[in-house]
Amino acid sequence: MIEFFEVHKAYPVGTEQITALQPCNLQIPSGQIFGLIGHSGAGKSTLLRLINRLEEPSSGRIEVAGQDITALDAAGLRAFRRQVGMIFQHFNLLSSRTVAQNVAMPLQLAGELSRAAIKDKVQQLLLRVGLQDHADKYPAQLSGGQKQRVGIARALSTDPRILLCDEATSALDPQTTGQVLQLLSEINRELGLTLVLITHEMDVIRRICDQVAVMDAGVIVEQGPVPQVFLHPQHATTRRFVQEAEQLDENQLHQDFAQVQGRILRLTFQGETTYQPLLGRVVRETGVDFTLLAGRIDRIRDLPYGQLTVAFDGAELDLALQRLQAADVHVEVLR
Ligand SMILES: Nc1ncnc2c1ncn2[C@@H]1O[C@H](COP(=O)(O)OP(=O)(O)OP(=O)(O)O)[C@@H](O)[C@H]1O
Repeated sequence: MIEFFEVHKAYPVGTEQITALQPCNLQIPSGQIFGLIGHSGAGKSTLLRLINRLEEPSSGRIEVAGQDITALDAAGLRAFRRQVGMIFQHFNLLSSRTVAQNVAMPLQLAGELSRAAIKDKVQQLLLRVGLQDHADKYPAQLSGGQKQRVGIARALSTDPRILLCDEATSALDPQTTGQVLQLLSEINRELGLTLVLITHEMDVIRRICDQVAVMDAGVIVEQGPVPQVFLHPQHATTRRFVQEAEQLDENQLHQDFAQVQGRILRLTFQGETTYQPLLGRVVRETGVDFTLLAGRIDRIRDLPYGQLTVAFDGAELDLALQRLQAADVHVEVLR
């Protein structure tokens, strides 16, 4: 568990203090993928870099696995940082070193393993990230996705318990993003690592995170399990991120509302109900008519979901809503 207790961070700029993180309490459970989303300047990087003390808090306490990391001396901090790997948007590889040499570097710095043991370990790490055939290439000879795989192998070299991912897929195209997210998801599952990742795309959160915190101007404005936050966003900032991800044009949708009669509903199906013919059954049994205004069926990590905006019309409207709710469909009345 990573825990923040009233952690506050301000940067001195000239004679002023710029607050990047308002006093913040946060719990990140072990073994989860925890996403931090927010617009530029919201304070995401600051929060992430406080976890391995690349930034020092101005006040407050941070505990990792029950240990107060804000109280560590230099030797304690060095030992702690080996438990925390980090990957970066622009990969931060050394261009003059080969793939294998980049991955070996943290192990050489730690000075605990023999040359032969380091070579073995680097081979295993390259196999894990699918780069076993690229060990002797230089970063300039690799694609963006391959460079990030080197970054991931290097971050895993000290067997960390936590992996911090700072916009790890922001420089990659959509297909490569998918492959890197898949790799991070496998690492989380197979090695049991806690991942904390920063993104400004709700789609990244939807695909791999268990929990999400939404940041705005140094404040966590909404937080919770991804299905809850993604399907029922409460804060205006969260709603904007979700609309972007769903490519929903709210203004267009409201113009569409004016064209239809009856009650307008947002129906949310989760898990098994996504694949059941519930809507058809309820419409048949109650005789209501419906018009489909918007909809999407997709997955939140492994959880299938469907969200439909529909207009229902007819005498048995209330009965239809009751039947849907009884079948575990979340019904939100929009008009
Ligand atoms: N070293 C610094 N000195 C002064 N101000 C800083 C420093 N680092 C960050 N800030 C300020 O703190 C605030 C939060 O910055 P931070 O980088 O944490 O946001 P972010 O959400 O990660 O943004 P981005 O997505 O653009 O990286 C911003 O107003 C930023 O200008």
